[in-house]
Amino acid sequence: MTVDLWQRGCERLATELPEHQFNTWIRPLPPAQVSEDEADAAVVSVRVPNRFKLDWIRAQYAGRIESVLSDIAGKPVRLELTLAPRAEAPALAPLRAGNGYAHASVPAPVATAAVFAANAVAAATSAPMAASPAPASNRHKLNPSLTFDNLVPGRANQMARTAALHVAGAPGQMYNPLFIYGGVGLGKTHLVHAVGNALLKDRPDARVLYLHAEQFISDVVKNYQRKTFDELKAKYHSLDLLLIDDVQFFAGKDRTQEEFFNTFEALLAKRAHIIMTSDTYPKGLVDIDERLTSRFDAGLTVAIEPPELEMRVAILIKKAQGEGAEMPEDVAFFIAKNVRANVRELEGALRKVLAYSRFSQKDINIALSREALKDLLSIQNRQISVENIQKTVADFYKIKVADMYSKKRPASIARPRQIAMYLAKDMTKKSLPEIGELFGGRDHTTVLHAVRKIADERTRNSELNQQLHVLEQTLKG
Ligand SMILES: Nc1ncnc2c1ncn2[C@@H]1O[C@H](COP(=O)(O)OP(=O)(O)OP(=O)(O)O)[C@@H](O)[C@H]1O
Repeated sequence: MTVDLWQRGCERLATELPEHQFNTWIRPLPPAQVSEDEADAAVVSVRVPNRFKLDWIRAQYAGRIESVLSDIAGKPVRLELTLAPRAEAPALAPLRAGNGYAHASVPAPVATAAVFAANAVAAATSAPMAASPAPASNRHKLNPSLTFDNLVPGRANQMARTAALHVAGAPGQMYNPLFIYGGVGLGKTHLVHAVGNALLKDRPDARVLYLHAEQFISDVVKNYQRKTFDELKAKYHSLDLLLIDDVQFFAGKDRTQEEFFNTFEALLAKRAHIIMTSDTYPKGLVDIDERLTSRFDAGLTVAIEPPELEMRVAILIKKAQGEGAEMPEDVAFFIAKNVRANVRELEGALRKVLAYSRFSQKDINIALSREALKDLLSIQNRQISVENIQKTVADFYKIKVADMYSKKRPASIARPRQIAMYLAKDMTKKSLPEIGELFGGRDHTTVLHAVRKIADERTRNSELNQQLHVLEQTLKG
C-alpha cells in the first residue's frame, strides 16, 4: 500500500467521471493520507475544505471513490472524509478548478438541504453581525413575498438554494461571495430576496440591502456629481448582507467598478456577506475588470438552470394554490410541456389560464387552457420547424446548413448536428424517423443516440446547457 494510491485513484476517476464533475469536486482535494486499520483494510483519509463540499462529495462520490481505490489496491478501502481545520481552508478558496463550475443541475440528496439549514441555524448564533441598529424599516428594499417557502425546489436550483439557505443562516461565513448565475426569469432575484427575508426574520437588527446593479451605478453617479463619496461609503460599507442583482450591468462602467471593488473589499474584510446575481458566470462577464471578476469567483459560484418538466409542474400547482385556485395535475403538465423557457413565462401562462377560467366561469381543464394559451401555442408551432432549428444551430456554431444533411463526421460538424437533432426532438412534434429523414436520411437510432447524448450532457455541462438555452430562446423568438 503506498501513498500514491490516491494519486492513481484520481487518475482513474479523471477518466471515468465527466470532466466537469472531476474538475469541480475531486481535482481540488488535497493529497490523501493512507493507513491501514486492524483488519488490514486500507483507510484513505481526505480533508475537505468546507462542509458544503464534504456533504456533497460524501453523498455523490464516496461510493465511487471507494470502489475505484479498492480495485486499484486489490483489497477493501475505506474512505474517510473529514473537515479540514479552518486554517487549512483558505477563506476565499475558489470552488472552480480547471474549467469546471459548480453546477446546479447535479442532484443532491434530499437530506442535504435540511442538514445545511440546521448547520446554518446553529452557526447563526455565533456569526459576526453589526450590533448597531438596523436601518429604518424597509430601507433594505426587500420584497417580503419572495421567500424560501414559496420557492419551489428542484434539480434546477438545488445547489443555489442550498447554498443560499446556508448563507441565510450563517452570513459572513462560507460561500462568500455567493455568485448566482443563470438565464432570465429563473428565480435568481427570488432567491436573493429569500436570503434577505430569512436573515431578517432570524435577526431583525441585521443590516441588509437588496439592490439592482443599476441602482448602484446611479448611486455612484449621484455621489460623484455631489462629491459625497463618504455618504456612499457609509451606506454600503456598513452592511451585514449586500444582495446585488444583475452585476453584468457594471460592464464598461469603470468608476462604478472601482467603487464596487472598494465596497466589496470593505464588506469581505469585516465578514459581511455579498450575494450577486448575473446572467453569466464570472469569467463570462465582459467589460468588467479582471480583478473584480476573479473576486466574484472566489467564494461559491452556482448556476440556476431552466426548470425541468416536473419542477415546472410543481411550480404551476404551487402558484395556483397561492392564487386560491386548484390546478389539476394533467393541466399543469399540459402547460408545463408547452411553456418551457423560464418561470416568468410559466407564471404568465398560469395567469392567463386563471383569468380565462374566472371570466368564463369554467373549471380549469386542458381544453380551457388550450383556448387561453392559443396565441402562445400558435406562435410556438408557427416558429419552430426542423428547418428553422437546422438553420439557427448552423448559424450559432458557424457551420453550413448543408452540413446538417451531409455525411461529414468531424466533431466540429457532428456535434452541432446532434444538438440540432436534440432540439428538433424536444421542440417539435416530429418523430425520430421523420427527424432522421430531415437530417439527410439518417436512421432513427442515430437520432435517438444524439438526443440521449445531448440530454445527458446538458445536465452535467453548464457551458453546453447555456448554449442550448440561448438556442431555445432564439427559436422561441
Ligand atoms: N423555483 C421557483 N419557485 C417559485 N417561483 C419561482 C421559482 N423560480 C422563479 N420563480 C418566480 O419566477 C419569477 C421570475 O423569477 P426572478 O425574477 O427571480 O428571475 P431572475 O432569474 O431574477 O430573472 P431576471 O434575470 O430576468 O431578473 C418570479 O415571480 C419568481 O417568484
